Amino acid sequence: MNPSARLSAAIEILTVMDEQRRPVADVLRDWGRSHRFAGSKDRAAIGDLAYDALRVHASAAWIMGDASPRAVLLGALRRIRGMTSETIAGLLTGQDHAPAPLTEAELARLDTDTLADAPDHIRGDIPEWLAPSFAAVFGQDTAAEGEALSRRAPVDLRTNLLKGDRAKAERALKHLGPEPTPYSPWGLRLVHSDRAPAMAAEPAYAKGLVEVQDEGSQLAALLSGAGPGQQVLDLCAGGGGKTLALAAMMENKGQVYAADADGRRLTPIYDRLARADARNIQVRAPRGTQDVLADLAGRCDLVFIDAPCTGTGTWRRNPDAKWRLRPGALEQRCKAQDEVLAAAVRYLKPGGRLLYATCSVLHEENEDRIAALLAAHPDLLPLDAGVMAARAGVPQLGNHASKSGPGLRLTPRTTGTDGFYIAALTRAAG
Ligand SMILES: C[S@@+](CC[C@H](N)C(=O)[O-])C[C@H]1O[C@@H](n2cnc3c(N)ncnc32)[C@H](O)[C@@H]1O
Repeated sequence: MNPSARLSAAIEILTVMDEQRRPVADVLRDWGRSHRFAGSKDRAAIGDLAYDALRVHASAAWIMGDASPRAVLLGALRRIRGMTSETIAGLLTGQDHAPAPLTEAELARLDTDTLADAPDHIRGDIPEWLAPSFAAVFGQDTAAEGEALSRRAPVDLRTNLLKGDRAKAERALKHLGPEPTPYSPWGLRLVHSDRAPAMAAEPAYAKGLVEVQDEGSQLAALLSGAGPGQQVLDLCAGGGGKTLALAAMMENKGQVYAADADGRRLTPIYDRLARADARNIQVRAPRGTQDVLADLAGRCDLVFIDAPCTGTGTWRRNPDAKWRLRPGALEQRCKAQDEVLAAAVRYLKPGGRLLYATCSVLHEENEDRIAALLAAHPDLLPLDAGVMAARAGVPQLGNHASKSGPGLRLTPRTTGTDGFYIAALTRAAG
């Protein structure tokens, strides 16, 4: 397929998505199945176009004065890919499966390309209902923060120290041009201009020397202060991304208990821990009504909570999610966060640490939840963000301390990571 035909296919996919209100990934999969002539490169390129359109849906529609799939895609070519109106016009020939030629009005809109009068949520491609929440966190930087969340993310890798150091991983992946990440001592970043490399095919990945993990996730583990010999409960372990980082920090000494309310989410963990050579992880999957964590009450040095959240910090990787998110989901997540925090306290030993992390940037899911927990538990004390960062060997992260409570906030704009909130609390020694 030529670039023009790919553009037509992307317009078709966004049209189906709008009409059927389905996630883009589902529509792309079905499109691939019903267009067998399209090769993997075609499908990947069409997917990139559709995702780019979703990244900047609101601002692209604004500059085009039209929110139709065609208009949004044209606006995205301008805004994300920096194409001139001339280049875009060259794609829209109206022949051989190419979209119909640009109208005079479209041409004029592409040439003007202005967001000068647009409100912050349009300039930042933030859903309108979330604009007040973003403004509460970011104030005059709201549009810039939203814009950074709309751009493509690099691929970040975490070196698994159980298998080798970062220099070894860097050598093994030299052909991909890895750069050390700015904060995480284990991180390597692959800045890809086109398609992300297929990591599963890399021997360094297959042998467990590296894991794919955003630097923000790595920092959540690093800031927990996990160390050799500790008893650590990873209460929302899911697929085990943070569990593996914690096990490596502990040099396979002590114990990590990996739990999750949804046993199915834990399934990938078994293969991953074998590949990583992590030997101090016990998976505690739910078993009906049985309390599988009862023996850990009052015993843990660290309870790590990678809480369920709206994922507003991961919009770079999942641009469809931001437009699908509904106010009810935010309320549900806040409730789930309160529940998991309340449950976590029981496992802390006196002097133990609770680490709370979300990949959301909103106060509602972060500072507000910690404030509610502290109000209910006078025996919990917040750890100063600067102290937390300095103790973890990343004092520069202290600059990102929250201005509205304990903890710190990472964002693509300020730290080049996914958006994260990370806070630590200590249980009084008793
Ligand atoms: C952000 S995900 C975890 C991701 C995982 N830690 C990782 O690094 O790959 C949040 C997880 O919390 C789990 N969860 C939700 N409510 C919970 C609860 N009350 N107790 C324990 N786990 C819960 C969800 O099933 C989900 O797997």
